[in-house]
Amino acid sequence: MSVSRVAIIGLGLLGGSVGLAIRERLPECETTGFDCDPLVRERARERGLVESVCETAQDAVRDAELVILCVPVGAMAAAAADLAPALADGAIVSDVGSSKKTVGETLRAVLPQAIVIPAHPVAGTERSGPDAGFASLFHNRWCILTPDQDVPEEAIGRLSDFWTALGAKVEIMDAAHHDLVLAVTSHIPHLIAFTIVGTASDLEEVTRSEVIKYSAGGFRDFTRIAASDPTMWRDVFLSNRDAVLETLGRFSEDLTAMQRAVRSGDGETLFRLFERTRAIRRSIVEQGQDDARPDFGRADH
Ligand SMILES: NC(=O)c1ccc[n+]([C@@H]2O[C@H](COP(=O)([O-])OP(=O)(O)OC[C@H]3O[C@@H](n4cnc5c(N)ncnc54)[C@H](O)[C@@H]3O)[C@@H](O)[C@H]2O)c1
Ligand SMILES: O=C(O)C(=O)C[C@]1(C(=O)O)C=C[C@@H](O)C=C1
Repeated sequence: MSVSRVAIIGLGLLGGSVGLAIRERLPECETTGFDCDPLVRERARERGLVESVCETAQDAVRDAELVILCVPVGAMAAAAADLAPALADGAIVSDVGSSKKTVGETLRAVLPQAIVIPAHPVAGTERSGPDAGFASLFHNRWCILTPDQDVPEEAIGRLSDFWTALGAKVEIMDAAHHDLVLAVTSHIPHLIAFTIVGTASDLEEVTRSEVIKYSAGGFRDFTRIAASDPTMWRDVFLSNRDAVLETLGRFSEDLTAMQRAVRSGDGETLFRLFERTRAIRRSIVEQGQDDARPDFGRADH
């Protein structure tokens, strides 16, 4: 077995899903957990997200071989400082944060003695909290590890085996590259969804039209993404600022080109883009990368 004692800090969507996935796929592995919110701890006990929900982070990590921080990116420093005094020698400290460069720097600064291997399971939903987790969340999803050069291969192998056992496909990547790729595939799409839903809501007030009431199809898909957790996403944009701004610059240029095409009646430019994007969607579906989440993981079920 890759690891036999895992501590999960933060028992919301990601932490709960890790706990439930361990119970289902690594039943011999012992799990402890902690969340700073007492109501979350209570609900985590009721749902059995981990075997033992502790009253302090230090109690949760004392005997753990692997500690996984499942808190918002902006809370990583505080969560790591909280558990630091009780961390066992040789323990691997990892996380599930959506940005990797600043999280890695933070964890290495707060826990200089630990073996830090930042990780990002690219799997989630718009829901959050201790009721949102489910065991199959990571099945057939990528989990990207961004270890520094000096991290022992053996530790990387153990973490990699752990995520593979939970059903994920593991990839190792440079942290800065991860942040650029995820800015394009996850962070900017969320920013666009937050923005268009806000714009539609503002227009509704201005025009007294019924934009939201009659929303269906495309707009409804945007509202799902725009319902994602405000704390989590505020922290993602603050922590991945450079990559987000770089990608946003390129996106703004492309949007301006589309604006020009619409204004000038340039149907060919519009058609060419839509043809290309349809092909991209089809290839994603063919590769089995489309939405494989069970219905109970969705807010609109
Ligand atoms: N939601 C997604 O789709 C998704 C996907 C992949 C990765 N992530 C990343 O996973 C992490 C957790 O996201 P989530 O969706 O599970 O959020 P969540 O809100 O469901 O859970 C986070 C939990 O962390 C707890 N917490 C906050 N600060 C803490 C601290 N200092 N000590 C202990 N507990 C603390 C909160 O009380 C909360 O219960 C984030 O870093 C996010 O970027 C999220
Ligand atoms: O599917 C969703 O609802 C998600 O937002 C999941 C999603 C994504 O953008 O793909 C969101 C943030 C993550 O860090 C990883 C996955």
